[in-house]
Amino acid sequence: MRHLPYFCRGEVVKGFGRGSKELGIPTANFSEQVVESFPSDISTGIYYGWACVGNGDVHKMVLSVGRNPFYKNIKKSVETHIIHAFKDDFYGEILSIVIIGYIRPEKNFSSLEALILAIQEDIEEAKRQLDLPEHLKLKEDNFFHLPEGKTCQCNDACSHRCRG
Ligand SMILES: Cc1cc2nc3c(=O)[nH]c(=O)nc-3n(C[C@H](O)[C@H](O)[C@H](O)COP(=O)(O)O)c2cc1C
Ligand SMILES: Nc1ncnc2c1ncn2[C@@H]1O[C@H](COP(=O)(O)OP(=O)(O)O)[C@@H](O)[C@H]1O
Ligand SMILES: [Mg+2]
Repeated sequence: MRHLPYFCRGEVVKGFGRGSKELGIPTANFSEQVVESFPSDISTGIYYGWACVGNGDVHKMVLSVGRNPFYKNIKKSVETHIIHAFKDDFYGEILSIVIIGYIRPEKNFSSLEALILAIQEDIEEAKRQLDLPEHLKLKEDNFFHLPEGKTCQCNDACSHRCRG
């Protein structure tokens, strides 16, 4: 697997609308462009890291990469659940994330309740991991602090790989 951390940003688009309605756990889905440019050596599965909407605050997050075997999606998705209560939706905004660590592979479940429980456990694991000093320091990374109007401050040798 690619050496983590992996920095990534892109537009938030509509998914199937199941996250909030069926699971009570909204996920901000990345555009197809971001999903297609995602490195193949970041395997499908569940990850934790930090996330920021636009120029907002940086919050803990959990990330799902894959085809959601419980729902048998045809297309791969990359979805971020930000561990924070937002007042409004933020479709169309730029989401910036850093993926830090792997939690588990994607699984099928015998019930919706079992899937929800597994995601809640992922959230607890992410919260614990992200409190560790070596993970906390990535919250302060320059990647999350962009000058007004800019979407990336990196140069061509971008260590964040913003240019793919
Ligand atoms: C932390 C986390 C773990 C997840 N684990 C699984 C999983 O093991 N199996 C699965 O089918 N879907 C998993 N999902 C994906 C959900 O099924 C998906 O987010 C949900 O269907 C919402 O999709 P939508 O954005 O298209 O509405 C996970 C999502 C998150 C945020
Ligand atoms: N804490 C949060 N984490 C992720 N998305 C959130 C959060 N709070 C609100 N949202 C909004 O909810 C949307 C995701 O809800 P979801 O039901 O998964 O819909 P979709 O299937 O369109 O992705 C996000 O695109 C975002 O606008
Ligand atoms: Mg979603």
